[in-house]
Amino acid sequence: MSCRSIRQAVSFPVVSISPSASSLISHHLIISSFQLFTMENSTGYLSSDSHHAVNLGMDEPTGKFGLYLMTIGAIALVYLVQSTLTAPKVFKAPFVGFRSFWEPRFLVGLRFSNGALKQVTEGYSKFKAGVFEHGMFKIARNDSDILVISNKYVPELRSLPDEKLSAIRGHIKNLLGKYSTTTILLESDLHTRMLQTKLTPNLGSFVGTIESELEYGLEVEVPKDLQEFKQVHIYELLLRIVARISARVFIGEPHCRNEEWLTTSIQYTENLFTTVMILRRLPKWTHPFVANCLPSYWATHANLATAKKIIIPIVNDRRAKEAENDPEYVKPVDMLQWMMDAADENDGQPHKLAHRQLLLSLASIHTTTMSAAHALYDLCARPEYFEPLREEAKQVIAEDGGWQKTTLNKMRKLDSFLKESQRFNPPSLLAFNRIVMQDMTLSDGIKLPKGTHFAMPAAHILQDDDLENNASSFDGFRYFKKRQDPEEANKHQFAMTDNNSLHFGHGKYSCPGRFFASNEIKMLMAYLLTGYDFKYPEGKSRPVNLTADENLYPDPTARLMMRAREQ
Ligand code: HEM
Repeated sequence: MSCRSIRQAVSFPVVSISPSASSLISHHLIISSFQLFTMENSTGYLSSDSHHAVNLGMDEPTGKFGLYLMTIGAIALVYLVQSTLTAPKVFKAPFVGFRSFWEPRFLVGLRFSNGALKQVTEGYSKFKAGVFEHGMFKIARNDSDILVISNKYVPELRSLPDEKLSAIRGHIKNLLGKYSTTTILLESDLHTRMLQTKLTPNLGSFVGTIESELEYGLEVEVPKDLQEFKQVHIYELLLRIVARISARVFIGEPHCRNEEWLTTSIQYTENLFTTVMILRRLPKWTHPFVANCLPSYWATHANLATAKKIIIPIVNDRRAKEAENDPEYVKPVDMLQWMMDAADENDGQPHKLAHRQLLLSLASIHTTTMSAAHALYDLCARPEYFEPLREEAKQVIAEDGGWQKTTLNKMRKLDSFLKESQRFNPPSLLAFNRIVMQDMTLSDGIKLPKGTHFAMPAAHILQDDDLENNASSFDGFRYFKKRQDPEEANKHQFAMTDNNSLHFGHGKYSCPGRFFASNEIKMLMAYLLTGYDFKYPEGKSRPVNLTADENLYPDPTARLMMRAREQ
């Protein structure tokens, strides 16, 4: 038995008893032991008056000592029983990352913060080599243990409802809920529903909207004097343009041009993640104290206050106009209006709608920017892809006579490049984060207790040579080639998910904004590729990705050389 499994074997109280019942029992035990102590004391059993001492067959001092011992023993027993009965059931799996049996868990968690890749790789290779029973292993993140399970379970788990297996609680737990203002997600799935039922089915009619905001964004954000190559802070540039497009689709014109909204919607995510990443490195009991000392924590709340200041008047104004029944009034077509129309009394409160707008920004702006930045970094590292992608973009736009609903679907090479770039630079090493809400039994008989937090090693799965040919080499047209087969023509798309492609999740709770993200990134890339040349500054190459826990980021400080192309 390995050290790790020994560590596990000693920590599994699996008695099933409800916490309320067990605490009642232990409460009685504690009271009884204190009653014993006080009753005895009142009747003089432990009194210093030796005449009242009951003869227990010992000398008087020994008798007192014995009673002390019994009392302490009773209390210890009570605590033992209580902790045994109330401790949550835990699934037994070996941990990765420990250097020795004696290493404190906290240190392993700290190492995960900066070296998650090493630990997940260790787990995945041992799992593949059959070292781990069940092929499951645990990550010791400092805020929580995460059970890493195989993607072979995706088919049986992907459609389970939130009451059984909760994706949203997984997000909230990862974001340390109350310290990141995200517990509102538990109130309803309003914004997710609107993305699924309104935005995604209407994406075709948003092509023009995205195009116009993209053109405006490029005009405002891209430096003017680009006849010669000039160094640009590319991440910042992409971030501002993506924030503008998102704002246009989320809150419409003219508010999407409000500079205060743009900076708030960008900074909210940055402040929130700074807070979460600092707190996750520390034990849970420190969070309430430390959070209050973090400027980023207060900045998140300040962002929320600003969002409310901006969005509440918009909601009130729209409602007032609607109430006037003016036949001239045309309802805006954007996420805010869809949410206003579909919300119940609670969700429809203007401050809650404002809060959800920030959550939409959190889910969409940096994720989309990171994908686009990775793709540009990969392109500059492999410049041979520039021309074929440019050619494709020019050809399909010409074919369609401008940007039409169908244009984006025709950009198969670009789609393939984005998917391959994501395969190499995923947003996270672990996807399909779920919290088990009721004890469950998997199809092979493995029992996962309520409360288990599990995830799947999404990055390693897609980079596994056994699952994908030449997985370790970058092939920008890997998926384009697969789609040449008529039977595969509509598969392998960037926004599509399957049992192996989990970077947007998969199934009932997969990312509801991924089709919008895909359109946005493709249009942005097509504009950048046809309008500009890019390369690394002299002596520079692709910046190494950064990690924080399981998350991966493109280096936001990297610079690219950018030059306007002659049209
Ligand atoms: C390349 C960009 C993006 C990536 C990589 C990404 C990835 C993900 C992933 C992995 C999940 C969790 C799925 C699961 O639990 O199985 C998720 C959830 C979600 N995503 Fe995305 N996403 C992206 C863009 C967007 C955009 C543009 C939007 C909005 C328009 C969006 C809205 C959401 C929402 C609402 C959720 C559910 C969680 C929540 O309520 O906050 N995402 N996304």
